[in-house]
Amino acid sequence: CPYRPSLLHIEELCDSVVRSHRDTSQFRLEELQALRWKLFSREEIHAYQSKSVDEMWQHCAVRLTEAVQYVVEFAKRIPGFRGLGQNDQITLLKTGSMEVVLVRMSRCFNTENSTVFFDGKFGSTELFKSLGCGDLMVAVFDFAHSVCALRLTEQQMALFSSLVLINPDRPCLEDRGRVHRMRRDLEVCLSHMLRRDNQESLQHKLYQKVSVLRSLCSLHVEKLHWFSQCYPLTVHSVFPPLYKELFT
Ligand SMILES: CNC(=O)[C@@H]1CCCN1C(=O)c1ccc(Cl)c(COc2cccc3c(C(F)(F)F)cc(C)nc23)c1Cl
Repeated sequence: CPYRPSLLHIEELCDSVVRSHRDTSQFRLEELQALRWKLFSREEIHAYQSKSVDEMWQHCAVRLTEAVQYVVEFAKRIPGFRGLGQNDQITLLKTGSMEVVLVRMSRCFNTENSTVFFDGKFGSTELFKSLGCGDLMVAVFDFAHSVCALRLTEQQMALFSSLVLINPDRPCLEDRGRVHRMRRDLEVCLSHMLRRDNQESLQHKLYQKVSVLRSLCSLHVEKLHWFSQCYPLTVHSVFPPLYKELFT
C-alpha cells in the first residue's frame, strides 16, 4: 500500500519547517514594519544612481550572497535535506536559493508605495537605475508585490519556501525519488495547513507563483551572464565566492 505519512509526522514536519524559516529569515517582520516608512532622501537616491554599473552590482551581490547564506541555513534544517547526497543538496540550492530569496523579498516589500527594504531603508526601482537592468528590477518588484498581495502568514511562507527548494524536477538530480518523497510530505503539510487556516483557495495560487519564479530566475541568470560578460574582472575578483559558486 502507498506510504501515508501519519498526521503526527505531518504536524511535526510542519512545525520543523516553520521553526527553520523563523530562525533563518534574516529580518524579523516586526523590524521591517518599524522601518516601513524610513525612505531614502533625494540625495541618497541620487548617490545610488551615480554609482557605476559594476559598483552597484557588487553592492547588490554582497546582499544577495548574504541572503543566499540564510536560505542555505534554512535548507539544511528542512527534515531530510541533509539526508540527500551532497551533489543533490548543491543542485537544489544552485537552482532554488535565489527563488527563495525572491519569495522572502516579499516580506520586505511595502505595497502602499512599492518600495523594498534595501541597505536599511525602503526604496523604489529608481534606486537601482545604475544596474542597467530595469526590466529585471521591475520583474523583481512585481513578483514581490504579487506575493505580498497573497498576504501569506509566516507559516505559509515557510512551507511555500520549502516547496520552492525541494523540487524533484531540477535537472541532474541523482536521487530524484528521495526528493520526490520529501516534496510529497511537504505538499501534504501545506494543504493540511491551508485547510486548518481555511484558505484552500491559496493552494493553486501558490503553485502558480512557483512557475512565475522559474521564468524570473532564468531572467536573473541571463542578466548575471550579461553582467559577467561586460565586467568579467568584477565577477571573478569581487563577487562573493558563494555567489560565484551558485550562479556562474
Ligand atoms: C531585504 N532585502 C532583500 O531581501 C534582498 C535580498 C537579500 C538582500 N536584499 C537586498 O538588499 C535587495 C532588495 C531589493 C533589491 Cl531590488 C535588491 C537588488 O536586487 C538585485 C540586484 C541585482 C541583481 C539581482 C539579481 C541577479 F540578476 F543578479 F540575479 C537577482 C535578484 C533577485 N535581485 C537582484 C537587493 Cl540586493
